Amino acid sequence: MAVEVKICGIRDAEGFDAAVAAGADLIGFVFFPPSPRFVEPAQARALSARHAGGALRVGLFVDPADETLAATLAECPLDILQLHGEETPARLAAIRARFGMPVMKALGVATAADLDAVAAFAPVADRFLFDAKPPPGGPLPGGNAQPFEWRLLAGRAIPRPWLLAGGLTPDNVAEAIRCAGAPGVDVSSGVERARGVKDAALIRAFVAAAKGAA
Ligand SMILES: O=C(O)c1ccccc1NCC(=O)[C@H](O)[C@H](O)COP(=O)(O)O
Repeated sequence: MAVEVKICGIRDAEGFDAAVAAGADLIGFVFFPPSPRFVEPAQARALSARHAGGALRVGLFVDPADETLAATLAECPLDILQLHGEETPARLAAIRARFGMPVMKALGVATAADLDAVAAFAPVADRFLFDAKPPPGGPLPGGNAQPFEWRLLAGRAIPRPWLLAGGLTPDNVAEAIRCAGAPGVDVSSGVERARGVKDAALIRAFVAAAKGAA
């Protein structure tokens, strides 16, 4: 089966059009104000309207309040909520119940023990995203261009669809997919020419390398 590809942190038409044209399956909009990739919900809605149905729209949040989710969804229809903070399984269950939407839980991975969390989240998460743990004291919980040991995921039975993330680039994504046995990948920094600025050529190269990985 073809590898799923998510391009995260899209903020402008160049990045959005390039991702959809290249065949990205999911587009991530970062609704976390401290991020250089933050996008206003109205802008995300305008971008999505360029290619209706072209890719699944993922809204990325970090420990969001219900009011934030409700206000964002009122402004910008989304297909999946990505939760990239310290949300607990109970919080995921509450968000799913209130908003009736699929939820993707991001888990930081440094050692095999970090994957133990999958069991607790599996009943309430529709998808997982495995990312490197953020640098201590760093400003962002994700999007830090940090890889982790891909082989920690090799041979693991993950009971939900999942994406591998963290420091992926057009040059390393095929190897990462093979090492981890990943059914999908997610990238932000590796397709940027400057922090927060997506590059169409890098997006095309990344999607081609990921989709071509055997
Ligand atoms: O990208 C951000 O700015 C961000 C901010 C806060 C929480 C999560 C964030 N990104 C999450 C993603 O899904 C990234 O695509 C993922 O961490 C991989 O990023 P990168 O290592 O830069 O490719």
